[in-house]
Amino acid sequence: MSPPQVTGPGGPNAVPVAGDRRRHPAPAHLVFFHGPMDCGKSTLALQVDHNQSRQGRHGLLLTQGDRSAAPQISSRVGLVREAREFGSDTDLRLIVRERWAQGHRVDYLIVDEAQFLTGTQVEQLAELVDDSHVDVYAFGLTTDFRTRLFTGTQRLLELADEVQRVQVQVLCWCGLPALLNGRVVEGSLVREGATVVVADTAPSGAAEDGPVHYQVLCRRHHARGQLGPTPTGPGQLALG
Ligand SMILES: Nc1ncnc2c1ncn2[C@@H]1O[C@H](COP(=O)(O)OP(=O)(O)O)[C@@H](O)[C@H]1O
Ligand SMILES: Cc1cn([C@H]2C[C@H](O)[C@@H](COP(=O)(O)O)O2)c(=O)[nH]c1=O
Repeated sequence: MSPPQVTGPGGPNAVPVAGDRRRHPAPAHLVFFHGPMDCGKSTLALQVDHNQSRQGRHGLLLTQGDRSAAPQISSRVGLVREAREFGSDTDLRLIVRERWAQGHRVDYLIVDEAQFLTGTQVEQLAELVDDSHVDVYAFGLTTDFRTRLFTGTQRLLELADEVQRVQVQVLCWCGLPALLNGRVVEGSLVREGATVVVADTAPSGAAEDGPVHYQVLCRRHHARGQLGPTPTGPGQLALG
């Protein structure tokens, strides 16, 4: 079955019939910002949205699995914006089509937690850029707790017009830049488990938070499983 088309006339993003503009519209872009946890990706996502909407452009905010467990993009700086939640089987082109059907423009998409996208969804985003002139700004983790690229991240690195590592450095407990995410379960770094486990970088201590959190680490301390003098436990790699 061929995928639903979002191209062609009729959508509010259709390029006006005006001389050569139909054949040579200003190109839209797929831009991917990536980094470890806590480096400011969600903050940047909301800043980009703010700056785009200030220009009178119409955006849609999309996310899945925000730490807040609510349909929103939330930054640790305190900014929060409502967002549309989607799942791994959502066709992102249909979300845009729905907005069109309601008579709204969609000039750009902000996609947070983009590491969780499927490869197909990244291809759908690329199609929205190329065929429907929707700018896409995606924000996501570079690597998972095993130091491997997430599926969505890999496809974005392959397809994006522009890729930027987020410039804000997060630091390992030793003071070196922390580019890797460690998953900590009951005080120890683990290397086995499901790829997706939504949790924060800091254990709040609340019982309902469960025993999992993440800690950003430099390469050496991730490899050694050393969590440093944190109040989170013995700082050992869990064996077996
Ligand atoms: N109280 C604070 N004052 C200033 N900056 C803060 C504060 N709390 C968090 N931040 C900044 O917010 C960043 C985390 O932003 P966030 O958008 O939540 O990250 P990400 O989405 O990458 O996990 C931290 O690296 C830090 O720079
Ligand atoms: C490393 C890693 C992270 N996650 C989850 C944990 C958080 O809920 C999000 C990342 O949030 P942030 O906005 O970048 O702080 O991803 C995961 O599911 N699996 C992992 O390996």
